[in-house]
Amino acid sequence: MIEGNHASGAAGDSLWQACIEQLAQELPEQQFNTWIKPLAAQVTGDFSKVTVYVANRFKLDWIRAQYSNRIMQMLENLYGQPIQLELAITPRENVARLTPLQLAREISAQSEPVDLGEEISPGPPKNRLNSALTFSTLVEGTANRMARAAAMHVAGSPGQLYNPLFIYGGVGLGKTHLMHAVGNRLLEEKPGAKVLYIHAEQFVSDVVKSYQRKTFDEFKERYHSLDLLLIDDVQFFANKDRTQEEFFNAFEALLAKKSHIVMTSDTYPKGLPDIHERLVSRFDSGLTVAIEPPELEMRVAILINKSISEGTEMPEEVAFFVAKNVRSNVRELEGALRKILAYSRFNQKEISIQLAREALRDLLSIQNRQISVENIQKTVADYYKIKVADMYSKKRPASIARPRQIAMYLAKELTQKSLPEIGELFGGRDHTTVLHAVRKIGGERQQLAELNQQLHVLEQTLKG
Ligand SMILES: Nc1ncnc2c1ncn2[C@@H]1O[C@H](COP(=O)(O)OP(=O)(O)OP(=O)(O)O)[C@@H](O)[C@H]1O
Repeated sequence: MIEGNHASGAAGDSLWQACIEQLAQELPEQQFNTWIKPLAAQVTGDFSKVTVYVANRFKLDWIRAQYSNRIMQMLENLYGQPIQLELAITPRENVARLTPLQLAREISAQSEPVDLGEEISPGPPKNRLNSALTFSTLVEGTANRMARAAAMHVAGSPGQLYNPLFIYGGVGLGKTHLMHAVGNRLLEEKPGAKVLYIHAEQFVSDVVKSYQRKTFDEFKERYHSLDLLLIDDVQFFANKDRTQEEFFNAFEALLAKKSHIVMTSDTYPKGLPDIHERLVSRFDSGLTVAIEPPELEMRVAILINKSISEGTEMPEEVAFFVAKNVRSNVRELEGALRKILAYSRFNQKEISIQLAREALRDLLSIQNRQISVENIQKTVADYYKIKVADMYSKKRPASIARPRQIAMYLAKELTQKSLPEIGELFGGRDHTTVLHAVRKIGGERQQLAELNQQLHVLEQTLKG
């Protein structure tokens, strides 16, 4: 069967994934999620032809008109040879049935289409766990230490402390991974436990279907009998009243019987818009922990671990180069790694910094265009080992004032911001302060080789 975002064979898979990752960088998120993410592909053994499967005729026409040239260009760039691209309709179409008003309302509030084709079968549900997402494949760092420790505790002693466990953080930081790890660990220790991982959107879809088919008893039986419910991205419950009510009921039933609930979201409970107060206070009643973006060393460790698990060792200097340039989240880091591996395989070249630079050129050039003052402040603060907060503070010791002036100079040099705008971003300073810094550092740069060298390193780091 063809599945979303997968291609046949490991090498075909890498090629297609690399292409998808590249599109994810290029396109606005909404566009990518709507049109590209659901695509599946099959690549012939000799890579001469890629068949992309699309759900229906309408989508097929749209993909052909809007994206097929770009997809083909990317595949050819990645593979280094001409590729024939074919678009086809997915053989077994998952088409939603006609929907009553209630269904339409719930769905119209969705930011992405609900997959109505998939369904939890009545009786004991499939647990939907991905067995590859375990604690042992999750790299630990300061960014996720607390969330990981809490999750391990829950997996070891469910129904006791930290119930519910609410994990929040930005996209691609490992929240879903951590939830699967809890489920997998619990099942290792108690194979008979009833565990379910579900994305909040699928829960919405289940509520809607139960409503439509009048099968609420089965719905309750399914959810209320679990030992561990892992529910991802609960921010999707926003504005869905009926779903929130059903989730509230499930929540109360599960807690009453000491079953455990683990939830994730993109923000902390009180920051969730359009979720009923009583639910928000339930979310916050156990333990709420954040996952932060991974720090440099953690990013390096993730790259090295993942490359080993892909059967190729990435030299440490290359991992540092990539980790320095791909900072936002682990998903992007994985995307960068896939591109490098695919590029090295297709071109039959060893992995080196030069190769990584070539493989990631699109991504790096996007970043070049987007150097922000915040990024400059963070990079300069890291480099001179001061706190980022010192960039905005009123402190005057030279050990702080000088890096701050350097950051102002780089902000003027590398961004389009005006002097007053830069002053504002440095704790509301006057534009004359910024001008003074720009002139001073610019002048000294001509005289002092050491400063010039430091600025050069900073510029290279910022530009990738
Ligand atoms: N610390 C880590 N060690 C190893 N892999 C990680 C780590 N954190 C995240 N990943 C990997 O990064 C990818 C994205 O992680 P995941 O899907 O769990 O993110 P998420 O926080 O749930 O994002 P979203 O909110 O977009 O769903 C996954 O492939 C996951 O395995």
